[in-house]
Amino acid sequence: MSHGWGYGANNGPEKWGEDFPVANGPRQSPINIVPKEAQYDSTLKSLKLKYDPSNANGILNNGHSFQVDYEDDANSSILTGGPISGTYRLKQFHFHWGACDGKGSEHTVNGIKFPCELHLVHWNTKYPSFGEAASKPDGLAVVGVFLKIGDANPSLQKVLDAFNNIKTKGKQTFSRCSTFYLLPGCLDYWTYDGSLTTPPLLESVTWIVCKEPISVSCEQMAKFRSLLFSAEGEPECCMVDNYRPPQPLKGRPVRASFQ
Ligand SMILES: NS(=O)(=O)c1c(F)c(F)c(S(=O)(=O)CCO)c(N[C@H](c2ccccc2)[C@@H](O)c2ccccc2)c1F
Ligand SMILES: [Zn+2]
Repeated sequence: MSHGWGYGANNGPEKWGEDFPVANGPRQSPINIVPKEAQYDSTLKSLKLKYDPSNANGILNNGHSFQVDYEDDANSSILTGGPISGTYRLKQFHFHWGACDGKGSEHTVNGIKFPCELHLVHWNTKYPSFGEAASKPDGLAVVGVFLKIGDANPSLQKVLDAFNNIKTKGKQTFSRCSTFYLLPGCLDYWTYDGSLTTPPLLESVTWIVCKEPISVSCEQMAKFRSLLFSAEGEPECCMVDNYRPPQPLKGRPVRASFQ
């Protein structure tokens, strides 16, 4: 797959194993979450998320999704508590979404797909850098939040307002969006050991998937779908369906922080 991975018919998730054999590994993500089969674990702590909008670096269309990068040279935006020990720093957040409201999320719940899923990527500060942490089994922690069609989400709108400047691959713009308000009110979660859901598919992620979705309006979802996978001057290719389907659980436990 010399032309780089993507989400198309000839470079999509079914082909990633050719360049990234770990795609068929023992702890791949995403997964289908079956709440009835999750084990309530009373020793799981509540999630502690501290996000400082001042260290948001801007929004980038990276040709797969759009990501908001954070300054991670200090403990200003961090994740503690939950299933992890120590302090994990927010590195970036991004989304996955579908061509229509019936699909788009990576994790599913009882086989149900949400129209969109937010991922907040954090790295374990016991390692010297993100790059170091990304290859360790306890190196990364990604908080996943489902988006459900409902009222327009004002916090999300701040990010979407920047989209006209990042329509094509490689475009970047500045935006101070506060991540904190993108979180649901209730931080009950499921957690399991998994991987990145895009190449390099590293099996270094403690997944923390929030049970409660946040809202997104149909008009806001249309804005997500106005982005392009393609660069300026290339034939236009809408950025939609940038999600990997659920992968085999292979015996992994899925724990719940709630009963
Ligand atoms: N669902 S997921 O959380 O697994 C995921 C994605 F699905 C995803 F699309 C991205 S992405 O950066 O938007 C494009 C692919 O790199 C990243 N980005 C990663 C990343 C890059 C820079 C800084 C933080 C996170 C990913 O590109 C990565 C992680 C580890 C090592 C190399 C690359 C990611 F982590
Ligand atoms: Zn993701």
